[in-house]
Amino acid sequence: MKVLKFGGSSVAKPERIRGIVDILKDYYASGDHFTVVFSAFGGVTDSLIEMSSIAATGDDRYGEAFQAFAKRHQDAIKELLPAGDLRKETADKMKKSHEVLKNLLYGIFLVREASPRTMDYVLSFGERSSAYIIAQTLRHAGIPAEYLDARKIIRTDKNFSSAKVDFDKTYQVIRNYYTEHPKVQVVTGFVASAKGGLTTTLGRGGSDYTASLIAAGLQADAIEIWTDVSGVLTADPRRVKKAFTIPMMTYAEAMEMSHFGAKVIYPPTLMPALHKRIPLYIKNTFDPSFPGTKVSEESSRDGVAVRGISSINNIALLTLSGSGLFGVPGISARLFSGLATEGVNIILITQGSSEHAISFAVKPDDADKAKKAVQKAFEYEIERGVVNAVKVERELSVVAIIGENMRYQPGISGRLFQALGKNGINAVAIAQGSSELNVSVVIPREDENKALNALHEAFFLSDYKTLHLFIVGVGLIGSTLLRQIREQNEYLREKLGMEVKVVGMANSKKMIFDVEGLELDTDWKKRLKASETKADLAVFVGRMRDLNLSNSIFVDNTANDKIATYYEGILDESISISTPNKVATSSSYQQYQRLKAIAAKRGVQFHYETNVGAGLPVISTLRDLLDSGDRIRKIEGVLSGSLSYIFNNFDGSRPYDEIVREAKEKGFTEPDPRVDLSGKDVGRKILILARETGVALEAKDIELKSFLPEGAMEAESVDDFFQVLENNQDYFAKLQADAKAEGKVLRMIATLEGEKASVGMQAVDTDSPFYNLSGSDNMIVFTTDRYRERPLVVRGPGAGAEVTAAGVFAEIIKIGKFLS
Ligand SMILES: NC(=O)C1=CN([C@@H]2O[C@H](COP(=O)(O)OP(=O)(O)OC[C@H]3O[C@@H](n4cnc5c(N)ncnc54)[C@H](O)[C@@H]3O)[C@@H](O)[C@H]2O)C=CC1
Ligand SMILES: N[C@@H](CC=O)C(=O)O
Ligand code: NA
Repeated sequence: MKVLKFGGSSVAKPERIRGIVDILKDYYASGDHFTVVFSAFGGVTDSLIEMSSIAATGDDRYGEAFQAFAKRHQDAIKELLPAGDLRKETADKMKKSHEVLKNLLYGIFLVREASPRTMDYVLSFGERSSAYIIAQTLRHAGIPAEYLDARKIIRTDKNFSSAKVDFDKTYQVIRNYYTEHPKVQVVTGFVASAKGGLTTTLGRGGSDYTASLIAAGLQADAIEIWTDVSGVLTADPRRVKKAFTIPMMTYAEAMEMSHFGAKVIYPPTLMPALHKRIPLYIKNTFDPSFPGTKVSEESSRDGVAVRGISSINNIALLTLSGSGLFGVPGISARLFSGLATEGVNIILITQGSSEHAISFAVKPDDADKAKKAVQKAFEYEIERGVVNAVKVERELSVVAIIGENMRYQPGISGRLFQALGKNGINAVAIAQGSSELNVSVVIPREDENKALNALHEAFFLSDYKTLHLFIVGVGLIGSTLLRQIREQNEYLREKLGMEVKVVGMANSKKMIFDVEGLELDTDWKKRLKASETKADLAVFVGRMRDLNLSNSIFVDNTANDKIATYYEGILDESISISTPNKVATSSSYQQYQRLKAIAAKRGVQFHYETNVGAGLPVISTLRDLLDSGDRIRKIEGVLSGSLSYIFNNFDGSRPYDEIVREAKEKGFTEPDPRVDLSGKDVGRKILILARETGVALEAKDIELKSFLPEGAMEAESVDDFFQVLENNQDYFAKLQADAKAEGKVLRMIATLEGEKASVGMQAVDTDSPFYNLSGSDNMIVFTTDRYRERPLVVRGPGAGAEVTAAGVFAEIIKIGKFLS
């Protein structure tokens, strides 16, 4: 025997009922014994409440609501049953029944009062109408169905509106009734009866409970709760897009999930099922073949630690503290009886073993009442200053991980707090029941969605991690990065369990956002151009903060010097940064230090490897040397890809300015090539290397010898600058020819030795490690205590879109792994 139950949304419309008839026809054909419980048609219970309350105010417009109610049921009959005897019989019976309701409402209208007892009677018309009409429809479909008013079988006390069931009596009556009635019983959910035949109800959602009671009475093989969702999900799908159906869970876990607001199962339903060990399935009426969720004992040892994640939105946290609490027995008794007297429900309690403070969470509406109650209970101590005034914190939420097997697995709370911490979410209070069915954390309410998503990614292996990127600067490097991300996304998802979504992008003119991730196809440039939103860095950063998405990463691909001023705030919001832009790291030493300090304090990552040698591992190599205890004696390097290219290609056969233009076109120069040619870019790089080494230099401390002809740096624009280069062909030709005459080549070399850093052009011969460079090669030579005889060398292309973007991309992945 199986007990099925269909909820209000499953029977909200006649075409849906037809779908249910098909499901039940299959059951019947399979020979399974079954009985089926129905809720009122979707929305009907609310309409009954509404018409009674209108009537209770003495307003005769309750009649309109009643007419709509009666018509809705008559219309359903017409739709479900063809003209003929059965339809007539059904319509007449309904009409008669609804006459009683009409009279009842008139009574309420006259006495202007709808007591809980009257209301239970009124509400019973919802289920009594739906179950009767459906029973008739099933009969018409060839199923030997019989309508059963549950008032005949479920016995309760007279606690109207949420009556307590007399289990023994009920189970006995059910057994007898079903023995005497072998047909398919079509039962009204929610309603029951008390002594004297009074109508009672089992509480909102009580139809699930009806099914469970019948199943327990009959010792059924299974209960199937048919609803409009695909079982119990790992999290609320409106908040966590990646939530999925939990295939199986224990009764206790189902109970926890529903306590935290997973409205799939009405909690009391689980008790009869649990006592009689009857498995309970949650199935989707709109997707009947989907297995849904099975609730039984079976899953208790399947090793799944965290079954689901849930939250309670909006709570207030009250804290009672003070020396007067320490070691005094009876404190909590006083506290909680004070709250109980005021009827305050406590959601969560936590007390550290220092006994200095007790915190508890209540609904925000109860906060003031609770505060008053507690202050009254501790009036004496507060007056004497041994207990402090109660502290109230608002705008908080509780997030919880739920699972019965958590207690067998170490490291669960570690993972929980890592996921929260790395996303910059502050745990205001923590509570874990000793049953370890849930670990609850109180967090700021604004972080609730972020927390749920971060926790979901942390605990569900089948889940991939989504990185949310905010990219400013989509020029050469930025657009190359976007292409690389698009091409690599599938690999990342499959191999690294990571998905990269670009949520925001901006250039100097426009910006666009999409929380679901912007399309990175070949048309993104057009869409950015067409955007109505003007670029505004403050707005961009503000938007990133307000979206408050898990795993947010900020990427600055500009050469802009204002963006750097936003870095501090971004890091302070616990958002990691990757950037090829050297402005921040080469500005004042104080700012450089501050950025590193904030990143460390917030536990987030600040990456800028591409600042030196583009994608080459220069900064990371230096850090590895230092971290492992080596000492840097000297760093020498060719640090400019563009200058390298220029010197390697200028042999006097072509004009100098043409080669510079070529370097720019190939993407080696800075957006403004004067920054490269002047040596400023190299100066920034050696400055950064010095700082990484621990030498607190400022830009002005770098000795920089320009090799440009006079007037070049005074040029007002890039075009003028090129003009100066063009006008000085002889100058450059001579530089090159002089070097060549000595068997040398020209190199722009940066040096750091001790606290001294310099940049200048040198003519080097074959003895120099820099002699043989080609293309846009950079070469960094580290002479250290350990690499003294033969220095450590990093060499390779040190500029260009592909290698630079790849360097930034690698940092994004690194941040992604850190966030795991
Ligand atoms: N080209 C290379 O080989 C390397 C470049 N870099 C660095 O990469 C960065 C980017 O270089 P490119 O892509 O070549 O420059 P680019 O000029 O092609 O692109 C810069 C982008 O930043 C945007 N932008 C500028 N100011 C902005 C603002 N205030 N708000 C929003 N967007 C703004 C521009 O609209 C453009 O989309 C520079 O900092 C450069 O130093 C670092 C290593 C190597
Ligand atoms: N313009 C730079 C690019 C890398 O930072 C260079 O020429 O090296
Ligand atoms: Na690098």
